[in-house]
Amino acid sequence: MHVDIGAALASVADPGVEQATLDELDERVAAAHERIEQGRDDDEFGYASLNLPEATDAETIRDAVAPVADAESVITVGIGGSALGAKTITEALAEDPDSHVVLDNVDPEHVRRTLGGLSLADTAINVVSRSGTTAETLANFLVVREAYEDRGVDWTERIVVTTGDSGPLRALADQHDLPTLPVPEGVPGRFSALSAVGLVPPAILGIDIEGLLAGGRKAADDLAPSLYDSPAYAYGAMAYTLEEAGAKVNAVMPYAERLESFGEWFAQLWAESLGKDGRGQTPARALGATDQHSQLQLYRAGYRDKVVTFVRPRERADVAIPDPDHEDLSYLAGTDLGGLIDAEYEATVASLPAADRPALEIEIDRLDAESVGELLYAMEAACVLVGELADVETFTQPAVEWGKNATRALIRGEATEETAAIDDRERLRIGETESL
Ligand SMILES: O=P(O)(O)OC[C@H]1O[C@](O)(CO)[C@@H](O)[C@@H]1O
Repeated sequence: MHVDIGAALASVADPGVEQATLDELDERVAAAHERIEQGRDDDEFGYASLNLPEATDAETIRDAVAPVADAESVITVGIGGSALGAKTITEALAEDPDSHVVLDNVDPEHVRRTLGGLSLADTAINVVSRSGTTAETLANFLVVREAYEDRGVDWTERIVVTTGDSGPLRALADQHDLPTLPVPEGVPGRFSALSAVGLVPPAILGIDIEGLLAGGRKAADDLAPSLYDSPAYAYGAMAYTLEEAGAKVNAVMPYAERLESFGEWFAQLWAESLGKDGRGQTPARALGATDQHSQLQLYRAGYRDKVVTFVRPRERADVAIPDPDHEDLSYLAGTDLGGLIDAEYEATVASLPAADRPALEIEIDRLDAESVGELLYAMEAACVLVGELADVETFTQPAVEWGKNATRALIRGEATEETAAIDDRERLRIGETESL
Protein backbone atom coordinates (compact mmCIF):
# COMPACT_ATOMS: atom_id res chain seq x y z
CA MET A 1 0.00 0.00 0.00
CA HIS A 2 1.24 3.51 -0.63
CA VAL A 3 -0.09 7.01 -0.03
CA ASP A 4 0.68 9.87 -2.40
CA ILE A 5 0.37 13.30 -0.76
CA GLY A 6 1.79 15.37 -3.64
CA ALA A 7 -1.56 16.69 -4.87
CA ALA A 8 -2.28 18.23 -1.44
CA LEU A 9 0.91 20.28 -1.07
CA ALA A 10 0.53 24.05 -0.86
CA SER A 11 2.55 24.38 -4.07
CA VAL A 12 -0.46 23.02 -6.00
CA ALA A 13 -3.50 23.24 -3.74
CA ASP A 14 -5.46 25.64 -1.52
CA PRO A 15 -6.04 24.55 1.15
CA GLY A 16 -2.68 22.84 0.91
CA VAL A 17 0.20 21.81 3.17
CA GLU A 18 3.56 23.56 3.09
CA GLN A 19 6.45 21.09 3.03
CA ALA A 20 7.97 23.03 5.95
CA THR A 21 4.75 22.61 7.94
CA LEU A 22 4.87 18.89 7.35
CA ASP A 23 8.52 18.67 8.39
CA GLU A 24 7.68 20.58 11.56
CA LEU A 25 4.65 18.37 12.22
CA ASP A 26 6.84 15.28 11.93
CA GLU A 27 8.18 15.91 15.42
CA ARG A 28 4.61 15.81 16.75
CA VAL A 29 4.02 12.63 14.73
CA ALA A 30 7.01 11.05 16.47
CA ALA A 31 5.62 12.00 19.88
CA ALA A 32 2.16 10.75 18.92
CA HIS A 33 3.64 7.50 17.66
CA GLU A 34 5.38 7.03 21.01
CA ARG A 35 2.09 7.66 22.83
CA ILE A 36 0.25 5.24 20.56
CA GLU A 37 2.89 2.55 21.00
CA GLN A 38 2.74 3.01 24.79
CA GLY A 39 -1.05 2.63 24.63
CA ARG A 40 -0.66 -0.52 22.57
CA ASP A 41 1.93 -1.98 24.92
CA ASP A 42 -0.41 -1.38 27.85
CA ASP A 43 -3.47 -2.60 25.90
CA GLU A 44 -5.06 0.70 26.90
CA PHE A 45 -8.72 1.33 26.04
CA GLY A 46 -8.90 2.35 22.39
CA TYR A 47 -5.20 1.90 21.61
CA ALA A 48 -5.80 -1.86 22.03
CA SER A 49 -7.60 -1.60 18.65
CA LEU A 50 -4.19 -1.44 16.98
CA ASN A 51 -3.23 -4.79 18.52
CA LEU A 52 -6.08 -6.73 16.90
CA PRO A 53 -4.03 -8.31 14.08
CA GLU A 54 -1.99 -10.07 16.78
CA ALA A 55 -4.79 -10.47 19.36
CA THR A 56 -7.48 -11.90 17.08
CA ASP A 57 -7.43 -15.70 16.94
CA ALA A 58 -8.65 -16.81 13.50
CA GLU A 59 -8.93 -20.43 14.68
CA THR A 60 -11.42 -19.51 17.41
CA ILE A 61 -13.56 -17.72 14.83
CA ARG A 62 -13.40 -20.63 12.42
CA ASP A 63 -14.39 -23.04 15.21
CA ALA A 64 -17.37 -20.87 16.19
CA VAL A 65 -18.70 -20.68 12.62
CA ALA A 66 -18.08 -24.37 11.84
CA PRO A 67 -21.73 -25.35 12.55
CA VAL A 68 -22.92 -22.84 9.91
CA ALA A 69 -19.97 -23.00 7.50
CA ASP A 70 -22.25 -24.66 4.95
CA ALA A 71 -24.52 -21.60 4.80
CA GLU A 72 -24.93 -20.07 1.36
CA SER A 73 -25.77 -16.66 2.84
CA VAL A 74 -25.21 -14.73 6.01
CA ILE A 75 -27.54 -12.15 7.51
CA THR A 76 -25.76 -9.77 9.85
CA VAL A 77 -27.91 -8.13 12.52
CA GLY A 78 -25.90 -5.27 13.96
CA ILE A 79 -25.35 -1.56 13.44
CA GLY A 80 -22.44 0.89 13.16
CA GLY A 81 -19.12 -0.74 13.91
CA SER A 82 -20.95 -4.01 14.60
CA ALA A 83 -21.95 -4.26 10.95
CA LEU A 84 -19.78 -2.01 8.76
CA GLY A 85 -16.50 -3.87 9.10
CA ALA A 86 -18.01 -7.19 8.03
CA LYS A 87 -20.00 -5.45 5.28
CA THR A 88 -16.85 -3.77 3.94
CA ILE A 89 -14.82 -6.97 3.96
CA THR A 90 -17.42 -9.20 2.31
CA GLU A 91 -18.24 -6.55 -0.31
CA ALA A 92 -14.53 -6.29 -1.14
CA LEU A 93 -13.67 -9.98 -1.06
CA ALA A 94 -16.66 -12.36 -1.14
CA GLU A 95 -17.06 -14.44 -4.28
CA ASP A 96 -20.68 -13.26 -4.27
CA PRO A 97 -20.96 -10.03 -2.23
CA ASP A 98 -24.76 -10.42 -2.27
CA SER A 99 -24.37 -13.54 -0.11
CA HIS A 100 -23.96 -11.23 2.89
CA VAL A 101 -27.01 -9.15 3.71
CA VAL A 102 -26.83 -6.62 6.50
CA LEU A 103 -29.77 -5.49 8.62
CA ASP A 104 -28.29 -2.33 10.13
CA ASN A 105 -31.44 -0.26 10.00
CA VAL A 106 -35.03 -0.65 11.25
CA ASP A 107 -36.81 0.31 8.07
CA PRO A 108 -39.73 -2.15 8.13
CA GLU A 109 -40.05 -2.36 4.34
CA HIS A 110 -36.35 -3.12 3.93
CA VAL A 111 -36.33 -5.73 6.70
CA ARG A 112 -39.41 -7.48 5.32
CA ARG A 113 -38.10 -7.42 1.73
CA THR A 114 -34.66 -8.68 2.80
CA LEU A 115 -36.03 -11.58 4.84
CA GLY A 116 -38.51 -12.41 2.10
CA GLY A 117 -35.67 -12.81 -0.37
CA LEU A 118 -33.68 -15.30 1.69
CA SER A 119 -33.81 -19.08 1.96
CA LEU A 120 -33.51 -19.05 5.74
CA ALA A 121 -32.59 -22.74 5.88
CA ASP A 122 -29.42 -21.84 3.95
CA THR A 123 -28.74 -18.58 5.78
CA ALA A 124 -26.61 -18.12 8.87
CA ILE A 125 -27.52 -15.40 11.36
CA ASN A 126 -24.64 -13.25 12.61
CA VAL A 127 -25.84 -11.10 15.51
CA VAL A 128 -23.35 -8.57 16.80
CA SER A 129 -23.60 -6.03 19.56
CA ARG A 130 -20.78 -4.99 21.91
CA SER A 131 -23.22 -3.57 24.48
CA GLY A 132 -25.87 -6.21 23.75
CA THR A 133 -28.49 -3.51 24.28
CA THR A 134 -28.68 -1.59 20.98
CA ALA A 135 -32.38 -1.17 20.20
CA GLU A 136 -32.09 -1.53 16.43
CA THR A 137 -30.05 -4.72 16.69
CA LEU A 138 -32.23 -6.37 19.34
CA ALA A 139 -35.45 -5.39 17.54
CA ASN A 140 -34.19 -6.73 14.24
CA PHE A 141 -32.98 -9.91 15.90
CA LEU A 142 -36.44 -10.57 17.37
CA VAL A 143 -37.98 -10.06 13.90
CA VAL A 144 -35.37 -12.35 12.28
CA ARG A 145 -35.88 -15.02 14.94
CA GLU A 146 -39.63 -14.97 14.38
CA ALA A 147 -39.12 -15.28 10.61
CA TYR A 148 -37.02 -18.42 11.15
CA GLU A 149 -39.64 -19.86 13.52
CA ASP A 150 -42.47 -19.04 11.12
CA ARG A 151 -40.66 -20.94 8.37
CA GLY A 152 -39.87 -23.89 10.62
CA VAL A 153 -36.12 -23.31 10.61
CA ASP A 154 -34.35 -23.85 13.93
CA TRP A 155 -32.65 -20.49 14.37
CA THR A 156 -30.53 -21.79 17.27
CA GLU A 157 -28.80 -24.08 14.78
CA ARG A 158 -28.04 -21.27 12.30
CA ILE A 159 -26.66 -18.53 14.52
CA VAL A 160 -23.40 -17.07 15.82
CA VAL A 161 -23.57 -14.32 18.46
CA THR A 162 -20.78 -11.82 19.09
CA THR A 163 -21.37 -9.70 22.16
CA GLY A 164 -20.04 -8.46 25.49
CA ASP A 165 -20.14 -10.25 28.84
CA SER A 166 -23.49 -8.82 29.89
CA GLY A 167 -26.76 -7.49 28.50
CA PRO A 168 -29.85 -9.07 26.96
CA LEU A 169 -28.02 -10.52 23.94
CA ARG A 170 -25.51 -12.33 26.16
CA ALA A 171 -28.41 -13.58 28.32
CA LEU A 172 -30.23 -14.88 25.24
CA ALA A 173 -27.09 -16.63 24.00
CA ASP A 174 -26.60 -18.26 27.40
CA GLN A 175 -30.28 -19.22 27.66
CA HIS A 176 -30.18 -21.05 24.32
CA ASP A 177 -26.55 -22.16 24.61
CA LEU A 178 -25.72 -20.44 21.33
CA PRO A 179 -22.25 -20.33 19.74
CA THR A 180 -20.81 -17.04 20.95
CA LEU A 181 -17.67 -15.03 20.40
CA PRO A 182 -16.42 -12.24 22.65
CA VAL A 183 -16.07 -8.67 21.49
CA PRO A 184 -12.46 -7.52 21.85
CA GLU A 185 -11.72 -5.84 25.19
CA GLY A 186 -11.01 -2.10 24.99
CA VAL A 187 -11.86 -1.79 21.28
CA PRO A 188 -14.64 0.60 20.21
CA GLY A 189 -16.95 -0.94 17.57
CA ARG A 190 -15.68 1.21 14.72
CA PHE A 191 -12.15 -0.11 15.27
CA SER A 192 -13.15 -3.79 15.51
CA ALA A 193 -13.26 -4.94 11.87
CA LEU A 194 -10.16 -7.13 12.38
CA SER A 195 -11.81 -9.07 15.22
CA ALA A 196 -14.74 -11.49 15.49
CA VAL A 197 -16.98 -8.42 15.12
CA GLY A 198 -15.90 -8.07 11.49
CA LEU A 199 -14.63 -11.54 10.63
CA VAL A 200 -17.54 -13.95 11.23
CA PRO A 201 -19.35 -13.39 7.90
CA PRO A 202 -16.03 -13.48 5.99
CA ALA A 203 -15.13 -16.76 7.75
CA ILE A 204 -18.52 -18.29 6.91
CA LEU A 205 -18.19 -17.18 3.27
CA GLY A 206 -14.73 -18.68 2.89
CA ILE A 207 -12.76 -15.44 2.86
CA ASP A 208 -9.11 -15.62 3.94
CA ILE A 209 -9.42 -14.09 7.42
CA GLU A 210 -5.82 -15.05 8.15
CA GLY A 211 -4.81 -12.94 5.14
CA LEU A 212 -6.84 -10.00 6.47
CA LEU A 213 -5.01 -10.24 9.80
CA ALA A 214 -1.66 -10.58 8.01
CA GLY A 215 -2.43 -7.38 6.11
CA GLY A 216 -3.22 -5.67 9.40
CA ARG A 217 0.12 -6.85 10.79
CA LYS A 218 1.90 -5.47 7.73
CA ALA A 219 0.30 -2.06 8.26
CA ALA A 220 1.19 -2.25 11.96
CA ASP A 221 4.81 -3.00 11.05
CA ASP A 222 4.78 0.10 8.83
CA LEU A 223 3.95 2.42 11.74
CA ALA A 224 7.03 4.53 12.36
CA PRO A 225 8.10 7.68 14.26
CA SER A 226 8.12 9.62 10.99
CA LEU A 227 5.20 10.26 8.62
CA TYR A 228 7.66 9.90 5.76
CA ASP A 229 8.16 6.24 6.71
CA SER A 230 4.54 5.29 7.35
CA PRO A 231 1.70 5.45 4.78
CA ALA A 232 -0.89 5.42 7.56
CA TYR A 233 0.72 8.29 9.43
CA ALA A 234 1.37 10.21 6.20
CA TYR A 235 -2.33 10.04 5.45
CA GLY A 236 -3.32 10.97 9.00
CA ALA A 237 -0.86 13.85 9.21
CA MET A 238 -2.06 15.27 5.89
CA ALA A 239 -5.73 14.88 6.80
CA TYR A 240 -5.06 16.68 10.10
CA THR A 241 -3.02 19.49 8.56
CA LEU A 242 -5.53 19.99 5.76
CA GLU A 243 -8.32 20.22 8.33
CA GLU A 244 -6.31 22.84 10.17
CA ALA A 245 -5.86 24.65 6.83
CA GLY A 246 -9.63 24.67 6.17
CA ALA A 247 -10.45 21.30 4.58
CA LYS A 248 -13.41 20.52 6.81
CA VAL A 249 -14.75 17.84 4.45
CA ASN A 250 -12.93 14.65 3.48
CA ALA A 251 -14.60 13.04 0.47
CA VAL A 252 -13.53 9.41 0.13
CA MET A 253 -13.75 8.33 -3.50
CA PRO A 254 -12.74 4.71 -4.14
CA TYR A 255 -12.31 3.69 -7.78
CA ALA A 256 -13.74 0.21 -7.24
CA GLU A 257 -17.37 -0.79 -6.74
CA ARG A 258 -16.20 -3.34 -4.18
CA LEU A 259 -14.84 -0.52 -2.01
CA GLU A 260 -18.05 1.50 -1.86
CA SER A 261 -18.85 0.20 1.61
CA PHE A 262 -15.28 1.05 2.66
CA GLY A 263 -16.42 4.67 2.31
CA GLU A 264 -19.32 3.99 4.70
CA TRP A 265 -17.00 2.25 7.18
CA PHE A 266 -14.48 5.12 6.94
CA ALA A 267 -17.30 7.61 7.57
CA GLN A 268 -18.16 6.08 10.94
CA LEU A 269 -14.48 5.71 11.88
CA TRP A 270 -13.69 9.35 11.05
CA ALA A 271 -16.92 10.97 12.29
CA GLU A 272 -17.38 9.08 15.57
CA SER A 273 -13.67 9.31 16.44
CA LEU A 274 -12.84 12.86 15.41
CA GLY A 275 -16.14 14.77 15.56
CA LYS A 276 -15.39 16.20 19.01
CA ASP A 277 -14.99 19.62 20.70
CA GLY A 278 -16.46 21.50 17.76
CA ARG A 279 -14.05 20.06 15.19
CA GLY A 280 -13.63 17.02 12.90
CA GLN A 281 -13.64 16.54 9.15
CA THR A 282 -17.00 15.56 7.66
CA PRO A 283 -16.49 12.28 5.76
CA ALA A 284 -18.36 12.43 2.44
CA ARG A 285 -18.96 9.23 0.52
CA ALA A 286 -18.28 9.16 -3.20
CA LEU A 287 -17.45 6.52 -5.80
CA GLY A 288 -15.22 6.68 -8.86
CA ALA A 289 -15.82 6.86 -11.75
CA THR A 290 -19.54 7.40 -11.10
CA ASP A 291 -19.26 10.59 -9.06
CA GLN A 292 -17.22 12.32 -11.74
CA HIS A 293 -20.70 12.80 -13.17
CA SER A 294 -22.13 14.00 -9.89
CA GLN A 295 -20.11 15.43 -6.99
CA LEU A 296 -16.90 16.31 -8.85
CA GLN A 297 -18.35 19.69 -9.90
CA LEU A 298 -18.54 20.66 -6.22
CA TYR A 299 -15.10 19.27 -5.40
CA ARG A 300 -13.44 21.29 -8.18
CA ALA A 301 -15.48 24.50 -8.08
CA GLY A 302 -17.23 24.68 -4.70
CA TYR A 303 -16.02 25.96 -1.34
CA ARG A 304 -12.33 25.49 -0.62
CA ASP A 305 -13.27 23.37 2.39
CA LYS A 306 -12.64 19.84 1.05
CA VAL A 307 -9.98 17.27 0.41
CA VAL A 308 -10.76 14.30 -1.83
CA THR A 309 -9.22 10.98 -0.78
CA PHE A 310 -8.84 8.70 -3.78
CA VAL A 311 -8.47 4.96 -3.24
CA ARG A 312 -7.75 2.35 -5.88
CA PRO A 313 -6.38 -1.16 -6.34
CA ARG A 314 -3.39 -1.16 -8.68
CA GLU A 315 -4.32 -4.51 -10.20
CA ARG A 316 -7.79 -5.05 -11.63
CA ALA A 317 -9.80 -7.69 -13.44
CA ASP A 318 -10.48 -6.71 -17.00
CA VAL A 319 -13.28 -6.50 -19.55
CA ALA A 320 -12.39 -5.75 -23.16
CA ILE A 321 -14.40 -3.00 -24.83
CA PRO A 322 -15.69 -4.31 -28.19
CA ASP A 323 -14.58 -2.27 -31.18
CA PRO A 324 -16.98 0.67 -31.56
CA ASP A 325 -18.93 1.12 -34.77
CA HIS A 326 -19.07 4.91 -34.71
CA GLU A 327 -16.05 7.03 -35.57
CA ASP A 328 -16.71 9.37 -32.63
CA LEU A 329 -16.00 6.37 -30.38
CA SER A 330 -12.86 5.25 -32.19
CA TYR A 331 -10.79 6.25 -29.13
CA LEU A 332 -12.30 3.24 -27.32
CA ALA A 333 -11.07 0.75 -29.95
CA GLY A 334 -8.72 -1.84 -28.49
CA THR A 335 -9.18 -0.58 -24.93
CA ASP A 336 -10.73 -2.25 -21.89
CA LEU A 337 -12.78 -1.13 -18.91
CA GLY A 338 -9.82 -1.46 -16.53
CA GLY A 339 -7.79 0.86 -18.70
CA LEU A 340 -10.72 3.25 -18.93
CA ILE A 341 -11.38 3.45 -15.17
CA ASP A 342 -7.66 3.90 -14.51
CA ALA A 343 -7.47 6.69 -17.10
CA GLU A 344 -10.47 8.31 -15.43
CA TYR A 345 -8.77 7.93 -12.06
CA GLU A 346 -5.59 9.64 -13.28
CA ALA A 347 -7.58 12.38 -14.97
CA THR A 348 -9.79 13.04 -11.96
CA VAL A 349 -6.97 13.04 -9.44
CA ALA A 350 -5.08 15.55 -11.63
CA SER A 351 -8.25 17.62 -12.07
CA LEU A 352 -8.20 18.58 -8.37
CA PRO A 353 -4.79 20.36 -8.26
CA ALA A 354 -5.60 21.63 -11.77
CA ALA A 355 -8.35 23.56 -9.95
CA ASP A 356 -5.86 24.11 -7.08
CA ARG A 357 -7.88 21.85 -4.79
CA PRO A 358 -6.20 19.16 -2.63
CA ALA A 359 -6.30 15.43 -3.26
CA LEU A 360 -4.76 12.51 -1.38
CA GLU A 361 -4.21 9.11 -2.96
CA ILE A 362 -4.22 5.68 -1.36
CA GLU A 363 -3.23 2.78 -3.60
CA ILE A 364 -3.45 -0.86 -2.54
CA ASP A 365 -1.88 -3.69 -4.52
CA ARG A 366 -5.13 -5.48 -5.36
CA LEU A 367 -8.48 -6.43 -3.87
CA ASP A 368 -7.27 -9.38 -1.85
CA ALA A 369 -7.44 -10.21 1.86
CA GLU A 370 -3.98 -8.90 2.74
CA SER A 371 -4.45 -5.59 0.94
CA VAL A 372 -7.89 -5.01 2.43
CA GLY A 373 -6.65 -5.85 5.92
CA GLU A 374 -3.74 -3.47 5.41
CA LEU A 375 -6.07 -0.69 4.23
CA LEU A 376 -8.49 -1.04 7.15
CA TYR A 377 -5.70 -1.10 9.72
CA ALA A 378 -3.87 1.83 8.11
CA MET A 379 -7.01 3.99 8.21
CA GLU A 380 -7.57 3.06 11.86
CA ALA A 381 -3.98 4.03 12.68
CA ALA A 382 -4.33 7.25 10.67
CA CYS A 383 -7.48 8.05 12.64
CA VAL A 384 -5.75 7.43 15.97
CA LEU A 385 -2.90 9.71 14.89
CA VAL A 386 -5.32 12.51 13.95
CA GLY A 387 -6.98 12.08 17.34
CA GLU A 388 -3.60 12.52 19.06
CA LEU A 389 -2.68 15.55 16.96
CA ALA A 390 -6.12 17.14 17.41
CA ASP A 391 -6.07 16.22 21.11
CA VAL A 392 -9.59 14.79 21.12
CA GLU A 393 -11.14 11.77 22.85
CA THR A 394 -10.80 9.46 19.83
CA PHE A 395 -12.32 6.35 21.36
CA THR A 396 -15.61 7.53 22.84
CA GLN A 397 -18.84 8.80 21.22
CA PRO A 398 -20.86 10.61 23.90
CA ALA A 399 -22.82 12.73 21.41
CA VAL A 400 -24.74 9.72 20.14
CA GLU A 401 -26.34 9.01 23.52
CA TRP A 402 -28.95 11.82 23.46
CA GLY A 403 -30.83 10.29 20.54
CA LYS A 404 -30.70 6.82 22.07
CA ASN A 405 -32.12 8.06 25.39
CA ALA A 406 -34.81 10.06 23.57
CA THR A 407 -35.84 7.07 21.46
CA ARG A 408 -36.11 4.77 24.46
CA ALA A 409 -38.16 7.35 26.41
CA LEU A 410 -40.48 7.92 23.44
CA ILE A 411 -41.05 4.20 22.98
CA ARG A 412 -41.67 3.76 26.71
CA GLY A 413 -44.02 6.77 26.83
CA GLU A 414 -41.88 8.44 29.49
CA ALA A 415 -41.69 12.21 29.98
CA THR A 416 -38.02 13.16 30.03
CA GLU A 417 -35.90 16.17 29.16
CA GLU A 418 -35.37 14.63 25.75
CA THR A 419 -39.06 13.96 25.07
CA ALA A 420 -39.83 17.53 26.18
CA ALA A 421 -37.26 18.75 23.66
CA ILE A 422 -38.94 16.62 20.99
CA ASP A 423 -42.39 18.02 21.84
CA ASP A 424 -41.16 21.61 22.00
CA ARG A 425 -38.79 21.64 19.05
CA GLU A 426 -39.17 24.59 16.67
CA ARG A 427 -41.42 23.82 13.71
CA LEU A 428 -42.41 25.79 10.61
CA ARG A 429 -44.14 23.42 8.20
CA ILE A 430 -44.31 24.32 4.53
CA GLY A 431 -46.64 22.20 2.37
CA GLU A 432 -49.29 19.72 3.28
CA THR A 433 -49.14 16.03 4.22
CA GLU A 434 -52.20 13.91 4.82
CA SER A 435 -52.87 13.77 8.58
CA LEU A 436 -52.39 10.23 9.89
O1 LIG B 1 -22.10 -2.89 19.16
P1 LIG B 1 -23.19 -2.09 19.82
O2 LIG B 1 -23.01 -1.93 21.28
O3 LIG B 1 -24.54 -2.62 19.44
O4 LIG B 1 -23.07 -0.59 19.22
C1 LIG B 1 -23.28 -0.41 17.85
C2 LIG B 1 -22.78 0.96 17.46
O5 LIG B 1 -23.46 1.99 18.21
C3 LIG B 1 -22.51 2.94 18.69
O6 LIG B 1 -22.22 2.63 20.03
C4 LIG B 1 -23.03 4.34 18.57
O7 LIG B 1 -24.32 4.38 19.09
C5 LIG B 1 -21.29 2.72 17.83
O8 LIG B 1 -20.13 3.27 18.38
C6 LIG B 1 -21.29 1.23 17.71
O9 LIG B 1 -20.46 0.77 16.66
